[in-house]
Amino acid sequence: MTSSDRVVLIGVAGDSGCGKSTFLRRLADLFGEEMMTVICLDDYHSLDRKQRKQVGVTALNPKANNFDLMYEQIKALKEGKSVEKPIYNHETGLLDPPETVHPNRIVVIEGLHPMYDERVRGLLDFSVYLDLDDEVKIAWKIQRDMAERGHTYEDVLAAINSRRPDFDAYIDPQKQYADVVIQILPTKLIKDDTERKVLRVRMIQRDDVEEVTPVYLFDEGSTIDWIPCGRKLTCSYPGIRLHYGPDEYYGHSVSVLEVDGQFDRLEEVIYIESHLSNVSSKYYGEVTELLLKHKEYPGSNNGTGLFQVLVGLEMRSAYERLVSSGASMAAKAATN
Ligand SMILES: Nc1ncnc2c1ncn2[C@@H]1O[C@H](COP(=O)(O)OP(=O)(O)OP(=O)(O)O)[C@@H](O)[C@H]1O
Ligand SMILES: O=C(CO)[C@H](O)[C@H](O)COP(=O)(O)O
Repeated sequence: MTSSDRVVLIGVAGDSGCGKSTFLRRLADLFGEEMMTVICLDDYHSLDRKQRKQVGVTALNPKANNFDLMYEQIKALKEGKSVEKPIYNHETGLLDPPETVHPNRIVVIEGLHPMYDERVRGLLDFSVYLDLDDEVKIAWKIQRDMAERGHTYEDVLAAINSRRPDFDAYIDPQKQYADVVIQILPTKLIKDDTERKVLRVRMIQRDDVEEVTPVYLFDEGSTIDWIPCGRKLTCSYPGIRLHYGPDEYYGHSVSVLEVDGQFDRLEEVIYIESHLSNVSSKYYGEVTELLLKHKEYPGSNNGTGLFQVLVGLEMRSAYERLVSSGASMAAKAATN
């Protein structure tokens, strides 16, 4: 990249275990690994694990994080300068020696606090908040931490409960600033579902920001309920239900698209795609193709995968717009 290239800054926020890594893998597919540098904001923990225990704060608490350094370094990267970024080591719970990070065309800051600090928030070109309902969070965390990390059910529950006050105070409020929120909830299609395998996922899209052109179903601004199951979409129990409509979210006008249920055959998502408008794809079928490319990613067969792809495409189009407006401004300046 040259010094005149525009660095586009993307924020991906959410609690640990809410699907940020999966979303980032989808973004890397769209932008290409070499175009994108991901910064995990855990690296700005100012207190290590032992110090947090001594002081009695969680990693979610602003007191355990260095927002001045975060702002300075993210600003520098956006200005095209390299930085010496600290590293938080999750294995040891200590801070490792810093590493040099060079600017890139797209810099993604992901973690607990991309939108917490007003100064950092002001640098973002596009932001998404992954909002995982508590019951689903517990189900996912239990599945991962018990299977992969040798934790017990009680460990997982205790960890979630000990984080809750700081989560509510410092992490959750950031969703009011996001351009798009992906909300992941228990299904309404099964009465008293305890498995949490079937999900109701909502994509809450700001109507009042330039970066977002909200995706809609059938008719922009109307309220629509759609059960697409039948001849063109195979649905086994409990089926699929889509909803679209205008709403208010933290005082902003938003457009909400919702998918409850899961797809039996991913290739049939093309039927849903053909009824969506304002999708920032380059060609008809790109959404379904992107889902099919990574069937193995968690959530590919439900609204989480579909909305991650739609938000990724929106980010790609925002990136292209920002870069081309930067290039035309530079060309104008050169001719003046
Ligand atoms: N859409 C999904 N559907 C079902 N399970 C999911 C989905 N997304 C993520 N998971 C589960 O949650 C776990 C955590 O996902 P992921 O690693 O993407 O989250 P994360 O926010 O990056 O977590 P961390 O910050 O702890 O690394 C996955 O291992 C998977 O078990
Ligand atoms: O919420 C988290 C972000 O991923 C971690 O819990 C936080 O970074 C602290 O890490 P560790 O538990 O490894 O000390």
